[in-house]
Amino acid sequence: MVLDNLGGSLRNALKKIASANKIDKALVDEAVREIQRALLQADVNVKLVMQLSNTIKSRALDEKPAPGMNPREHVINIVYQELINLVGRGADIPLKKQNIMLVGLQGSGKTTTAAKLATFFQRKGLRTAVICADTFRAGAYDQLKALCEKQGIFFYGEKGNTDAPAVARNGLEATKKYDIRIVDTAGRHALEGDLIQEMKDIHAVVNADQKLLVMDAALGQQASEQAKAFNEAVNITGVIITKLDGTAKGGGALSAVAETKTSVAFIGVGETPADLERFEADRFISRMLGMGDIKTLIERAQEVQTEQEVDVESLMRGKFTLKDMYQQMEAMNKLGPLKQIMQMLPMGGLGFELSDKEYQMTKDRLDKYRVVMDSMTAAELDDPKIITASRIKRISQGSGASPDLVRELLKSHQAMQKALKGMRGGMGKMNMKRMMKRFNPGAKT
Ligand SMILES: Nc1nc2c(ncn2[C@@H]2O[C@H](COP(=O)(O)OP(=O)(O)OP(=O)(O)O)[C@@H](O)[C@H]2O)c(=O)[nH]1
Repeated sequence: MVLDNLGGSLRNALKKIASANKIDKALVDEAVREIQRALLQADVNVKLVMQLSNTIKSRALDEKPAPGMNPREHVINIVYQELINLVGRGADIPLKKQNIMLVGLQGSGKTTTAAKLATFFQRKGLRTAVICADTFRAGAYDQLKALCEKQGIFFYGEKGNTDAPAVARNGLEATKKYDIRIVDTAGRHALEGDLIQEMKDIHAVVNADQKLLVMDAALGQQASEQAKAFNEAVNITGVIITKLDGTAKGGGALSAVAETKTSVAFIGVGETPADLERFEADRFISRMLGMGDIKTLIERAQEVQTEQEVDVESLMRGKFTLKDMYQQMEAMNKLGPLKQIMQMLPMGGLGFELSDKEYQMTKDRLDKYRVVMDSMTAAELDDPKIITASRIKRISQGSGASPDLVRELLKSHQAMQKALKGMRGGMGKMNMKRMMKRFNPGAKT
């Protein structure tokens, strides 16, 4: 996963908020300190970390939670939003005819990225060509040519010609009929005057719509210096951060993006041509925090309609009838596989375990249960404990279901009742009503 270490530390800070008894200044301060430590360790620039901390603190204490959100969710949401602000919105690279110039230091992953980017556009149905204007590194021509040929992408280069702007000019002439023309340029081991001059010269020829800086995620504070220098030379329009699949910290490159007021366009997440992703801040942060796709959860939860009203009060008093169970199962069935739902909850679920059976609330299983329940009396539905062996036999004969299926239904009920009891006891100060509402937004509370 992207930025594993940073994600893990931030997750710990969020867990503290999620399980706190009370949200007050002391708790917010402590959580913010943990967030600061995590970000600094991942090489995020100190100034940005301080800005982010102050914003989280003041928003968490001053702003009122949105309707339906408890104070914990409110603070978690603020942290989530501010992390998105920190990494910024992704650069908007339209899918249209344009010239793209890649710049960056040697080893940043530029050549590989040129092929990845070309693959990306080609897969979107745009005719794509790559021009090798890296006349500095001896192997660049062969490397890029091989990568492009493997992907069926048109390649232009002039082996032996060291005049990079001239190669770029000839390349553009030869690739006129292509929609996307990607010009790969040479890097150097360090920022040098001649590299910057060469970028300016190539830029003057290419007049690229997109000037994308390729940066290694492992870069620390030097990232800012690099971004500034390239920005001054060619006015970069976006950044591609490579090698985010490794154990890299990533914070240096992300800070450089914020400081130069550009945005991340793509991220490299592996070595193959397909390992390039468009950067979307909210997806990136929720993935890093392991929050799953919260948006999807909320949308799907909203789809569960109000017709199945559950008497949450009685559930909380300890009564959990077979009808209640059926309604909960129906709600889960509409939401989708319960396991997936649990993973989408910000705190990684509610902290109780059910067997795989209870998780698999398939339509088929629900239908079978319905038939069994139709053969039960009102008293049995209300209090399944009274269902003895002889009643099981009667229900089985009445419904045409096997006695085993009747027993399975009763066992599921017991397991869920136990889980509910565990929730009531184990959730401590967590708001049970809200949690139930999460499972079934139509529930009466
Ligand atoms: N794991 C991983 N490796 C990558 C990624 N992008 C590039 N690499 C690897 O990084 C190394 C350097 O990449 P190159 O593309 O050769 O470097 P370069 O920046 O083009 O070097 P110059 O052409 O000299 O500027 C290669 O081994 C690539 O396979 C990535 O997103 N993830």
